[in-house]
Amino acid sequence: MINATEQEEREYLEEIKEKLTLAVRHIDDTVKQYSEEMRQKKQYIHEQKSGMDEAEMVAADQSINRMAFTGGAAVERKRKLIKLSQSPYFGRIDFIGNDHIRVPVYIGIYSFADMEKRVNLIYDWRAPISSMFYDFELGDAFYTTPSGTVQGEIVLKRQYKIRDGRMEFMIENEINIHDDVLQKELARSSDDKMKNIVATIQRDQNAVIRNDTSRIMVIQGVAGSGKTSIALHRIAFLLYRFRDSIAAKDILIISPNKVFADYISNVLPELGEEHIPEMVMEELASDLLEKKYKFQSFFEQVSSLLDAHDPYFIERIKFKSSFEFLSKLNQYLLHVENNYFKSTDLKIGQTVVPAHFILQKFKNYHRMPMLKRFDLVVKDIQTFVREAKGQKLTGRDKARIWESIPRMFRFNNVFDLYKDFYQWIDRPDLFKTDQQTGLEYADVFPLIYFRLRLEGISTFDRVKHLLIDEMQDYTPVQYAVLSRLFPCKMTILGDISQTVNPYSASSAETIERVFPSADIVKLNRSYRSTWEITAFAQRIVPNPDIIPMERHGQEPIVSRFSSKEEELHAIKEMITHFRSSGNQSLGIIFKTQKQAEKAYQDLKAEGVYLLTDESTSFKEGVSISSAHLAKGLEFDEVIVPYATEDNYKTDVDKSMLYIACTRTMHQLTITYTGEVTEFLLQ
Ligand SMILES: Nc1ncnc2c1ncn2[C@@H]1O[C@H](COP(=O)(O)OP(=O)(O)OP(=O)(O)O)[C@@H](O)[C@H]1O
Repeated sequence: MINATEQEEREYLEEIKEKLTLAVRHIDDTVKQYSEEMRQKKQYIHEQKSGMDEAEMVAADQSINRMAFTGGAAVERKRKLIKLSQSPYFGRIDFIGNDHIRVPVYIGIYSFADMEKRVNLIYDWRAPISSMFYDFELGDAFYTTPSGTVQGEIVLKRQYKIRDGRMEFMIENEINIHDDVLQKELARSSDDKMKNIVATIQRDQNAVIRNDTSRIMVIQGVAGSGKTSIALHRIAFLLYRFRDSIAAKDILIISPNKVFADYISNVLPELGEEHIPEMVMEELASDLLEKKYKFQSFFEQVSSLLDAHDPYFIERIKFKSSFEFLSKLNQYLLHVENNYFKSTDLKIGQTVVPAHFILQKFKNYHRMPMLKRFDLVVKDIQTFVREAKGQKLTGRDKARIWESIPRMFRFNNVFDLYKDFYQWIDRPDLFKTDQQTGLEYADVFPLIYFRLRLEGISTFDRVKHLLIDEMQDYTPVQYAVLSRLFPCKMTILGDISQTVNPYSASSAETIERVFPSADIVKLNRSYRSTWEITAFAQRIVPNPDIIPMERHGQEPIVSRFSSKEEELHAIKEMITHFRSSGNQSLGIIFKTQKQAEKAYQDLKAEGVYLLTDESTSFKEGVSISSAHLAKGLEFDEVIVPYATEDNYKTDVDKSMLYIACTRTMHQLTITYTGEVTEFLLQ
């Protein structure tokens, strides 16, 4: 079977579809048979119940469970086969290996085999042999399997676009992953959910996806470089590669907000994997503080920064985002260890427990969190007293010891110690709480860090891989907490240019200081936006490393209006125009949430949605959002209103403008009334 011509390929596609249909039918028959057997078994049990002993009941239950499980797996397999019938494969390489036999390798989202002939008809894109599709052109090639490297030659390479079972096109590939196909993919309009990119994964991206050795992988990639897509494909790859030891439920994604989580939620199921548990950072924080403290969210922190330029607030955030702060916290904990447990002689009846004995016991448990040592010290003292007296302790003696030991420690809760830390560094002004909002966001993770060190928090051992997106938004203390809580492999990704809070941003290098063994990968090719849009965004935050896609489109438009009313009116017209344009999504992105909310009232119309920090889903159509919430999302078109010098003037404002402009794939319009921001004048 060589399938040389396009005609032969089309016939072959029909053949494969037929085989898939038969396989689906076969599964249907099996499932039917299982359910019939299960029905009979259940009936039998029902009838015989009274005569069965416990062991027989358990065995019968187990056999039903097994049948249900196998039945469930069959249904899942059927779902995959039906999906495969829509688009069985997207690539092919013909490979001649050591045995000199030419093997056509068709590559698709899942594998499919002819069970009778025992041949693989479609290879999963994650199979070792499939890696050559991404890594090599025609000529010498190799792939690595767990048992070694296979050398050979690729003599043919093709790409297909098969949709709804029909071949839309086929391309003979001389060069690596033909740019035409990538261009076509990138030129299409966006969806409400992120899509898989298996057919056009690029070589450098493939290296990141298939890396199965890094314990900590940090991906620093420019806007639109595919970081999030790649991280999700990497998860799918790891689930395949380590299918015996990792399941979807063993992975945790920490995402910046629910809308983002919803936006990316489709990629893994599309790749045939189950839904992966995800969590927003604030949810994790709230759990770790056992819901005892009210605190400001990261979103609220950023909103406050945008609303008012309070230099003291900024100073607090900056300090708490520094490495110096983390090392000061550690120094303080050492100081507490050495100075805050003041033992005194303890008299129990006639027995005196010497102060130095108590202190020694406290120090002996240095591996335990300090506030957890008292119970152990108490037990040691009880033994000491019992042995000294030569008789059992009375209830009163016991109670006295239980009371006395914790009192020898200066504080008995983490919060008081955290407050005391600021006294110790002689900067009590750096700790502020608000009656209404509670703790400042910048204090949340330091407090959790104290809990971890002083009380101990059990680690998330069930998580085998942690994925952290938007890494630039987390501070060294946050990473110190995460590294202690998650002793597992991690993929950490983000872009320092897209920070929503420049006072607390972490670069790949910052993260490397917390995880010295991390492997850092940089992705500089930007896929999302047209060349014109990427060039425009570069004027706001220049990055000489960025490589824009050679995909051209309309120049971004910057429009000046004489009043806000006129500006809003023009935006309304743009919405009308969008509706007849064939594009799927339009983002109207404001600097602040307040501006977004106000404009939503003014622009309100059918199919116009407002994203808030409570939103849980991302929909097609017109979305009004703040830049902070739009981070990570993408739209066919973006409008950035109010781009005036007053509105965009600080460093935070600049980050917001950059984020807003880099959300669009095809078209960007900036509007303003009065003077344009200087960030657009460079
Ligand atoms: N190899 C590829 N083939 C097709 N599309 C790609 C490829 N790589 C990236 N893309 C597309 O580029 C866009 C940006 O990808 P993604 O959102 O993963 O990037 P990102 O680096 O996380 O972006 P940002 O940091 O700006 O939010 C998506 O539409 C994605 O499908």
